[in-house]
Amino acid sequence: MILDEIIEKTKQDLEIRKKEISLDLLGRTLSSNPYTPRDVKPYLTSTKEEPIRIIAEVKKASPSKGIIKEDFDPLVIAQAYSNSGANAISVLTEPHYFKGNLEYLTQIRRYVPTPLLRKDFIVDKYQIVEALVYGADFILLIAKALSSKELKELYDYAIHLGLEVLVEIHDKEDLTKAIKCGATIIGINHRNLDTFEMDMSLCDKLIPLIPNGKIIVAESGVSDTEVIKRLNSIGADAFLIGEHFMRVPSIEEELKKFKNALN
Ligand SMILES: O=C(O)c1ccccc1NCC(=O)[C@H](O)[C@H](O)COP(=O)(O)O
Repeated sequence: MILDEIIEKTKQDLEIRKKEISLDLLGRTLSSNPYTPRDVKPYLTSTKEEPIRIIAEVKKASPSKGIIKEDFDPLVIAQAYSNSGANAISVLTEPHYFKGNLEYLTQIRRYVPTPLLRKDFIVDKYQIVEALVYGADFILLIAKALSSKELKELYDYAIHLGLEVLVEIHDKEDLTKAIKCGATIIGINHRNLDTFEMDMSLCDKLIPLIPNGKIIVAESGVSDTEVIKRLNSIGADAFLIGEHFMRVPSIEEELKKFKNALN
């Protein structure tokens, strides 16, 4: 089970980082933290004027595909996203399976004005403080990776620190957990995190069950305007897209095309 494997490795890494800097010490650095998290909800909410919202992902590798982008420069990619109208940027920080790095967040935050998501396998408050220290505006919590109690605790902690949370779901059970914890931004991930199989009809099944007023993000496997149009018409506000942008000849052209899918 790849999800269990990633979580296990994440926990091992965390023990090492906590020995270097304790949660208390890390928390104390927050008083001099230069980054104030921005409210991402207006960026991700579909409106009449700007119906399609894009969270564009900085993604070098993945467990399902291995290395996706050889000539990978996170800052250059983030600048291209920002210049072409991305509403938020997802920065993968998991180092082993996605070849991500927490430092990418700071690097990008310094030069790029677009709000940033720390995309990782968050199982501990320590990672939430890290997200803040390194410059994220919101974090991902994966319902499938957490018990209801853990999800609620981590969700409340992030909100308490001023970070928004994208709660990722894969089925009805996850949705129940997301609603219970009070999630306002719900991501439906088409990719099964264990088998890597894509179910592009997952939004059709889950969106009707989501209470009104939530921001809905369609995640993974999105690579054409027809899918974007269809999912937007059934209620998706935003689209989290990684691999496709990493493989196209021009990020700028492709992102603008997606943003204008309804024109
Ligand atoms: O991308 C993977 O292979 C993967 C495998 C196991 C757990 C998570 C995985 N991806 C994380 C993501 O959710 C995606 O990076 C994100 O939704 C963008 O997806 P895509 O546009 O398909 O790159």
